[in-house]
Amino acid sequence: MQPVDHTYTALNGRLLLENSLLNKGTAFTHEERTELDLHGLLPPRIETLEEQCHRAYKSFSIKPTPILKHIYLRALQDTNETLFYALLQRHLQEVLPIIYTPVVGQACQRFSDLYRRPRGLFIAYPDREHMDAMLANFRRNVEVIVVTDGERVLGLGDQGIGGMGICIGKLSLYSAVGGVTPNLTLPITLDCGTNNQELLDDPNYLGWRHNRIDDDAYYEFVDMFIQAVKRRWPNVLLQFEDFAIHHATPLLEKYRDEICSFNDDIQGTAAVAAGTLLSAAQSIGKSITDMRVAFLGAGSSGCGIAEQIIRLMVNRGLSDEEARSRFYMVDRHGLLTDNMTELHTFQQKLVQQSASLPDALQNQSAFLKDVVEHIKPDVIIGVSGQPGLFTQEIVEMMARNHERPIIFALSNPISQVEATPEDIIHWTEGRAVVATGSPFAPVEYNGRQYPIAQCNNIYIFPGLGLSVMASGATRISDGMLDKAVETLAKAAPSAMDPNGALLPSMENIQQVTRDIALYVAMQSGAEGLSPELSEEELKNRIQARFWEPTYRRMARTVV
Ligand SMILES: NC(=O)c1ccc[n+]([C@@H]2O[C@H](COP(=O)([O-])OP(=O)(O)OC[C@H]3O[C@@H](n4cnc5c(N)ncnc54)[C@H](O)[C@@H]3O)[C@@H](O)[C@H]2O)c1
Ligand SMILES: O=C(O)C[C@H](O)C(=O)O
Ligand SMILES: [Mn+2]
Repeated sequence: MQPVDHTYTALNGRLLLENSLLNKGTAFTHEERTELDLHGLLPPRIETLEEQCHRAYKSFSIKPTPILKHIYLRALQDTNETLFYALLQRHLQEVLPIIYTPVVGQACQRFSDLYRRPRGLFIAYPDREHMDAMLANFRRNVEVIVVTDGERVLGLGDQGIGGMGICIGKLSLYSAVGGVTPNLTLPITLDCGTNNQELLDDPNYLGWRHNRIDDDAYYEFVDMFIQAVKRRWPNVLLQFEDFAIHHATPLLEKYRDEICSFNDDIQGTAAVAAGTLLSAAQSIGKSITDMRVAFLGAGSSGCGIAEQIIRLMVNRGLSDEEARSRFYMVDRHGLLTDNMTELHTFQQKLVQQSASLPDALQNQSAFLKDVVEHIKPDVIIGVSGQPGLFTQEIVEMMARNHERPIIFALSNPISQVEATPEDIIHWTEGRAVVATGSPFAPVEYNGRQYPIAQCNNIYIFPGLGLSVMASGATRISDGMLDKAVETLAKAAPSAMDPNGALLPSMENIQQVTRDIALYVAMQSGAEGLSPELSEEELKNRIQARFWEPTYRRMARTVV
């Protein structure tokens, strides 16, 4: 009988050291080195994981710039995943902005220059006839896929195959925060070409050098991909990431009832933003059903967030119509009204009836400043991807209208934020309730420190993943997302203390993720989307499924 707490491998020698999922580097013991033909291939000193972490942390710390730190961590991930995740766990707060937002943005922009080793799958349009074979080239078991076509990467526009950086970053968090075993994750880039001329002109660009394909070809290509995924991994959880406005919602609607899938920018963002708003409402002592909400940017995220908050308002007693009347969506051409003809279908549900608007907002395009002046929204949410649009004038007006204005500047990365927290706090004399999408240091104002909540979908997607792993859910329903919202708001320090933070600290994010996984799984059970299991049973499953970066004794497979 083989001991069950061992990892068995048919690999030995150099091939074993080159497998990042199995490699332990200097932590291979003397016995393992003998059994697996490793003697001489490693320095003689045998280290513990803890010692390796210390050494790796030191190398990380002396890298002079964030992008060099990112490159170091990605190389570590490609060499020894256990060590990479052990390091992340020990220094999460410090390392998160390096492997994820904001630094991952630069990594996407420079993807081809930085490319070293293969990871995930690149599925290029010209290879579409070989879809099944390409998927078969990857590992047999996959439980979570993050897929992008790279057309709208953060607020940085079309990055072609550079979008792969985001998929890798998100999946690292599925493992570090959501306990999803790294060898069950798969980042995928659908290379549909790029319209980014700089990339097309760049001799180093590693993607398909071609303009983006037209919509007929595009939808056919994506469908070939989805059908192939269903054939190979019918129970996988598929996350759509950073698709552009014209494709994100149509793809979500087409596939959410066909495969267990969700769109992170629409639904993940909606859940975290709605949870943060509930938390802000707790802080200022006002019900969300009494609030008016204005958006800057009526795209995938903006409309997704609005629909989620509307559902919350309806769950709390407003009619759908009443709830919708409280939303003011301002896009590039102004406030969305029923007079506008060229709107996306998902925007049409969020228009204001122009006849019921104040005179000042009629017969002209109204912009955010006009909406803030004449509607006096309690909340402004920026998801435009454009920097600086929450001007001093607008923010000061918010502060005149409300004792505690709620201002969420959610565009990523830092270069695209609508206003910095520093400015918002100063312009509102410290009264604004602030959240941003990217991480910002606490702001000091009048001798007080103001911590800034990072309202980022990282609070949601790892929990959805863990939930599906533990429950076996077959779909991600609105009800499941509502549970994620409520669970997040309950976990916020502001639920206990009005002066508490709007979101749990990143140090507690693993626990929040487990809670979200639990309540989402109970909801999927109640909706018949997974077996109905007791709370106890689900907790046990979450515990059992939660992958921890530790080394197990490695031995050779006995054939
Ligand atoms: N914090 C988070 O977790 C999170 C999640 C998702 C997206 N985001 C950020 O939100 C931004 C938008 O993402 P998206 O998926 O909604 O993109 P999108 O392209 O679907 O939507 C952006 C919208 O902003 C509009 N816009 C552009 N310039 C404008 C202007 N000057 N005034 C008003 N509207 C303008 C566009 O017309 C578009 O409708 C990105 O920067 C992204 O990084 C943050
Ligand atoms: O990637 C992030 O940090 C959040 C979000 O998915 C985005 O597109 O900005
Ligand atoms: Mn995204």
